[in-house]
Amino acid sequence: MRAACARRRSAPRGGTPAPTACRRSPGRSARRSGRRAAASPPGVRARRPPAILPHHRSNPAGRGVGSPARQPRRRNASVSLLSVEDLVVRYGQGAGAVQAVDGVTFTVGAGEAVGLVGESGCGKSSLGRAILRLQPAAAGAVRVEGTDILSLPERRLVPYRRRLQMVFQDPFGALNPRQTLARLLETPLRVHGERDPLARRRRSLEMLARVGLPAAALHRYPHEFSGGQRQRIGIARALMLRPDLVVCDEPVSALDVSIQAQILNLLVELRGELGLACLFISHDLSVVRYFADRVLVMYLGRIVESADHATLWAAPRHPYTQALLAAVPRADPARRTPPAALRGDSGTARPATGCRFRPRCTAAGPHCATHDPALRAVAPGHFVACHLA
Ligand SMILES: Nc1ncnc2c1ncn2[C@@H]1O[C@H](COP(=O)(O)OP(=O)(O)OP(=O)(O)O)[C@@H](O)[C@H]1O
Repeated sequence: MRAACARRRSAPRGGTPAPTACRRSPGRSARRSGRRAAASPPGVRARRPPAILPHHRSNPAGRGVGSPARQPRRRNASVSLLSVEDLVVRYGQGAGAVQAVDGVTFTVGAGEAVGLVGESGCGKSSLGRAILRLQPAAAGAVRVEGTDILSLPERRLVPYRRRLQMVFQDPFGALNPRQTLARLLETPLRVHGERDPLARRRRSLEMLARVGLPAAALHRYPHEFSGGQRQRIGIARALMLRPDLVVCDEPVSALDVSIQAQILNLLVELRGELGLACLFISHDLSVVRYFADRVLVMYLGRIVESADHATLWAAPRHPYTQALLAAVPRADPARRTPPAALRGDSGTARPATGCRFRPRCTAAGPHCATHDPALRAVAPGHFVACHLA
């Protein structure tokens, strides 16, 4: 690590801080080569190309939210689907306040899968929830095709609620145990204006089939299903309204490895079929690597590195990302030593000045103690918040 950081010190520093434009970048060949090298979770199939037009957008004749033939949305190609700007989420007040998200900025394009990684407590869930207005933001903006949904009154928020959905880590906690699947799946359709019960039923059967559950499941309750099946129900529910973007908050963390692979494969397939954009939150780099086109690395409430997934794995520039990658276990029979552990933990050491990763960084210098590094471009599409990068 020390040697790697010393090499970084001699790297050119230039570049302007450009925290917003974290778009998919280098060439396809780079992505392909990274993909070949990727260590997918066991049982996970190879990535498929995403961005296939969803059927409802190709048929302009239909009416109603639940109809498979809903009116297509007009998109402004120059505006990102989702644009998060200087978002701040704070818990509590005064000296005891926790700034869980501390001025985060990024974009997600239509149909793009963005991974958000970081260790426990760095603010991933708070960020995901604030984007969906499930958690109030203290400052910043969340724009959906240019409209700041944080400033909208509840009434005007309704169409955006339909377009942004969430898949939770604990599907059981997110499903009302007193409701049958029919009710769980069809209520959002009714709330969002689908008056025809037959259309609602058609859609729920269609979604059940799509996530691999039988039609008879409609009349059963969440507790009658296994963990993996419940996550399928959570996914079906999130997709009932045909959203444009789904925030998946650790959707496979609570599942055992073989079920993880099934759910990941399902998410990849659905994303490809429906052209969904995804913000995929996870602390597991191998999962994010498999799923995401672009990866944001979060540390103590800030994005500290952002790049397309091949670049991030091949040439991570932030010492935190390097440490995270070094800590990923690899199935290598020749390797006898355990993966390198990152020293300390994020909760114990948040310095008042300078770089927030400094107490855990083996290469931190005097400048790191006094100056908080901004996210800046180190290569096209690659942004790093480190003085040494
Ligand atoms: N409701 C709350 N009240 C007070 N503090 C909170 C609350 N929710 C989260 N926090 C704090 O905010 C910080 C970020 O929490 P958050 O759950 O967003 O992190 P995370 O990266 O998603 O963690 P994990 O991966 O463990 O879910 C943590 O320090 C946490 O203790």
